[in-house]
Amino acid sequence: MATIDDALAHSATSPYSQRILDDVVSTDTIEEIHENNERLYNQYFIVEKIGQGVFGRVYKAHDRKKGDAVVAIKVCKRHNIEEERMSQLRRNNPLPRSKGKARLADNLQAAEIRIRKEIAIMRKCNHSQIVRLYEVIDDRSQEKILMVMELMGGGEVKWRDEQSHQPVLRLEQIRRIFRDVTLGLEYLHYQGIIHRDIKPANLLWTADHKTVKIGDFGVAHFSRTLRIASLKSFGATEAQIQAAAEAVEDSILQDPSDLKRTVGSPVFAAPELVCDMPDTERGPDGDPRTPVTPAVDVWALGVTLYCLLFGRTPWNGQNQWQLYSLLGSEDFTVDPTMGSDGIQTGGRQHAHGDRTEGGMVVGLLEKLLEKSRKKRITVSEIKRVPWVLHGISNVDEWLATTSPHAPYASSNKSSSKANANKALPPINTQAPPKKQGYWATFWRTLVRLTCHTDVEDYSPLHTNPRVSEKEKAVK
Ligand SMILES: Nc1ncnc2c1ncn2[C@@H]1O[C@H](COP(=O)(O)OP(=O)(O)OP(=O)(O)O)[C@@H](O)[C@H]1O
Repeated sequence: MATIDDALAHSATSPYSQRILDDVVSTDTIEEIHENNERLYNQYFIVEKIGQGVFGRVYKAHDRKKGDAVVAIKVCKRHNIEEERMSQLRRNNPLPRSKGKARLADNLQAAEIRIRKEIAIMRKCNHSQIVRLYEVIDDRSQEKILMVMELMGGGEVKWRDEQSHQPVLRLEQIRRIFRDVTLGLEYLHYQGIIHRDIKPANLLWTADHKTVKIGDFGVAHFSRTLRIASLKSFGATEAQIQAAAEAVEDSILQDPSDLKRTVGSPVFAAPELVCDMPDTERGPDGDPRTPVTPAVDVWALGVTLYCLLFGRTPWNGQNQWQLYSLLGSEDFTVDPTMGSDGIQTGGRQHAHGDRTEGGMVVGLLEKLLEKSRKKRITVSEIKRVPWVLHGISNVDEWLATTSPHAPYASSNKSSSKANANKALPPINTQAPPKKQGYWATFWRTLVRLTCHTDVEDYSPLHTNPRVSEKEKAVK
């Protein structure tokens, strides 16, 4: 049996860690070593289990090649019997799809399709409010696929006290979380990605509890149509739009089979997904079976805000069907106070343009929890809502620097096909990072050359590059 030292010696010469994020369908090796109750996956030394989802376990680990930097590793299994059974059932009622699409997906089992899609979507993302994927270890001969990610040391956003069921966050904290998630969602929608599972449990704190990032892309959907529409709405040039349209090469991203399922948590599901709605509220192309648009994320963001404010969900039923029935027919109510600091809401009725804290929050909830998806506010509009902007000293500067299109707008290289689909680098408004040592620089350069992708330093001290110094003062 190989020892941990053997594995480290092997990993020093193996190319797997240099081939980061470049090719999801990989033949890389994964070596799993168990010794003295210690476990090592390649160069990653497992410290402890930090999360358990339906689809995988998440561990905290040390990266022995990078000075024991901490990472999170999600370990997923290629096969999931329950998922495969459901997939078999769905195959009896397939959605029509364009010729030549989803060939790769046809040859894979349901669980593996989902994992590959999650990876492909995370690979497209490079933003300070999105959990960053660093490396994928995918050994075809083994059952496990590993996703090495940025460690979110602060864990999930907790929204209520389990005993008293009261909110646990102050209104100012809620505003900052909401703002972070809005920026992350704006970026996702700009990239053509609909998350489909926005809820407090998928919002993760950095260790210093200053920033929240969106995680868990297990049911996210990529839409080329949305990507092009978003580029247009941000005033992209024809060349940029054309390049983006041609650049989606990953067939797993174009597989529409995930739209057949209603996914996500019922409490956070938008009415157009689960209620009997008029046809005009259905899918974007008149397809009643695919009402999956960015508006579903906005609704879930509204339910999330409500949970953080009041420590309860807006609609509650004895079962799922009762919940959906209430969702379709009843309006939401608000409690007399919000947040753990008990700020007055002033009730549901407010005069138009009421600038009290209660008036602004209730007004925002109304825009987010609008039952008609066509009338619902968009994430780019949310960024301009006074309650969200409160405390930002230079609003114009903040809007400009946080725009997901900003790097394109200011770059004349952006018309190239390669750039069009590449995850956009964050805008760095901070002082340049401290000079790296020789080996750190060597590895980073090697990774860049091998992967043709920007790899960020994942030191735990790495802070949010999009947040301006002025906004940091607010925080
Ligand atoms: N990068 C990370 N850093 C720290 N903790 C994480 C990270 N990613 C996930 N976790 C923790 O692990 C848990 C499970 O992860 P995740 O939600 O990605 O798995 P899943 O199987 O897709 O879950 P779900 O059952 O919600 O679909 C999360 O709720 C979170 O607490």
